[in-house]
Amino acid sequence: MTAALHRLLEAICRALLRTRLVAEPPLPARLAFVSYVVAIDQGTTSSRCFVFDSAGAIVAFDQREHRQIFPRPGWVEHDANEIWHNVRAVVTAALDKAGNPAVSAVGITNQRETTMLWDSVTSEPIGNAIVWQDTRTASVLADYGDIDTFREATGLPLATYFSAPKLRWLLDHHRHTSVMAGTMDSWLIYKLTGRHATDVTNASRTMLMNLSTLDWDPSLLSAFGIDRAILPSIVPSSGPIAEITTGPLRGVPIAGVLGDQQAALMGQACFDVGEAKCTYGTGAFLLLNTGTSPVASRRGLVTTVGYQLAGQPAVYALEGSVAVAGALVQWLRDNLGIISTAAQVNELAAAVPDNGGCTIVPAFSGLFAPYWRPDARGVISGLTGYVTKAHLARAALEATAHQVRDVASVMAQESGVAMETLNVDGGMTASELLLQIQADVLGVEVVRPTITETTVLGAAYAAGLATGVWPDLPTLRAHWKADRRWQPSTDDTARETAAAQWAAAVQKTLP
Ligand SMILES: Nc1ncnc2c1ncn2[C@@H]1O[C@H](COP(=O)(O)OP(=O)(O)O)[C@@H](O)[C@H]1O
Ligand SMILES: O=P(O)(O)OC[C@H](O)CO
Repeated sequence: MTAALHRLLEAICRALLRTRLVAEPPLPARLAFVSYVVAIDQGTTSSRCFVFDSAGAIVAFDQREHRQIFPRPGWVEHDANEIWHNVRAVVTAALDKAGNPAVSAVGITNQRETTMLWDSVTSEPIGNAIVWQDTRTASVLADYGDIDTFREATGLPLATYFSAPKLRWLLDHHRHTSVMAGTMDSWLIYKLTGRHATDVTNASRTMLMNLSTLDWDPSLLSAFGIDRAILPSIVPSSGPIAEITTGPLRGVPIAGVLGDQQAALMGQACFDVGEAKCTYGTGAFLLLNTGTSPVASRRGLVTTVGYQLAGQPAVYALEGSVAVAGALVQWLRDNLGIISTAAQVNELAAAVPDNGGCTIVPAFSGLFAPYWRPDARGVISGLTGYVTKAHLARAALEATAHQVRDVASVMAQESGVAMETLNVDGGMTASELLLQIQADVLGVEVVRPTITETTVLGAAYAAGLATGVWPDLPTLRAHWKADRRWQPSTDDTARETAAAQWAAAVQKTLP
């Protein structure tokens, strides 16, 4: 069936439904003749829209960066209206590039924890969104308890990273009636459909949801002084959520929503217990599927919801969260000006055989897992007159690899599973030099799949599973194909020397 015929059939069906000439059939039947899925990825640095076909292949995409707003040291904000306009623009552009096919379902994935308020009457943001990297709440954390106060209920250490302290800060600084609160998924769902909803993976990052009940927890709401009425309802990651009421996707259901790191877990087809992936974007995030029971961490990892298919139990994950990965490459570009594009970091780093004795620990947001030290500040150590910008570029790539090693070794200890292969994805995996360094630092094989856009792929999978585009998880697993593998090229002695140099530099970040 041609795309034009798809569009015609869909238009007729929608017209009939709108005029109530036919009763509304269940979702899969209504959409059975359509086979394209749109996924929107609202990331930390940019918003993207991808159109996928039913083989899970990319048909078209579009992307727009938004401003990173740094009003003070440690503060990071986004303009939610700028993001909304970008999302509308990339959706229109991606659909145009794809030839405006009939779309069966929409999936949304997003930067997690970033928290905002908006006015329920005007639908306008109230102030800027506070981004996950923002550390402005560091000085008030102790008012709520110690690092483990909410760990049993939420799986999370008390840290500036998660939404609850950010939400409290917003409510204290923007006195307003008719407030709605949410993360980026909720904002987009609300703007696209008028429904106030979030999925269970995003809710699991707020520090307000109980990991066992999968609902807002009265004792957590009371601890942070949050009124449940301003929060969205929590829905499964894959299942019908609401129909879009505006723009070129009008009439299409949003049927998949996940936080971006959980979406990547799905996009990498990590559906079985013990399967893991690491996504390298602004930050880096290693997630291990632990099955239908949450596994508590005693050494600084985060317990989180991996995904939930409608009508099924939630699948949990252990996560090692690294705040700064590609963000350090952006810092070399935007703040130091030693490169003019992110990709240039690789040419520069490849010009030298090693880091010349210099180490960068980019504790821009303090240190996340496994340290959880909001008071840590970044260091460049080992500087001598010998060090050039090429050594700095190499040290920047090594910083990501060492931070991932730190969380991977804790994960191996806690899960009892020795890592044999690391599945990687995300924008920064365009750097093949990084992936070789990662294999060397970890001493294990690194594997990159053919589709590195696993975040949007996972959101598309969630939406397509809910609408009958794909019947089950094994069908999705069959789409996964390896693109390239990197083997360790250094010996244990070199690895241990590099790890010791890194550990010494990490100590210097702590006051
Ligand atoms: N060729 C490259 N080499 C190294 N880093 C890169 C390269 N291309 C992009 N990056 C980094 O990857 C990040 C973008 O990845 P992406 O997955 O789009 O991030 P996000 O989802 O966090 O917005 C940026 O921080 C950028 O600096
Ligand atoms: O936007 P990304 O890909 O850097 O992901 C950010 C994470 O969701 C933060 O938890």
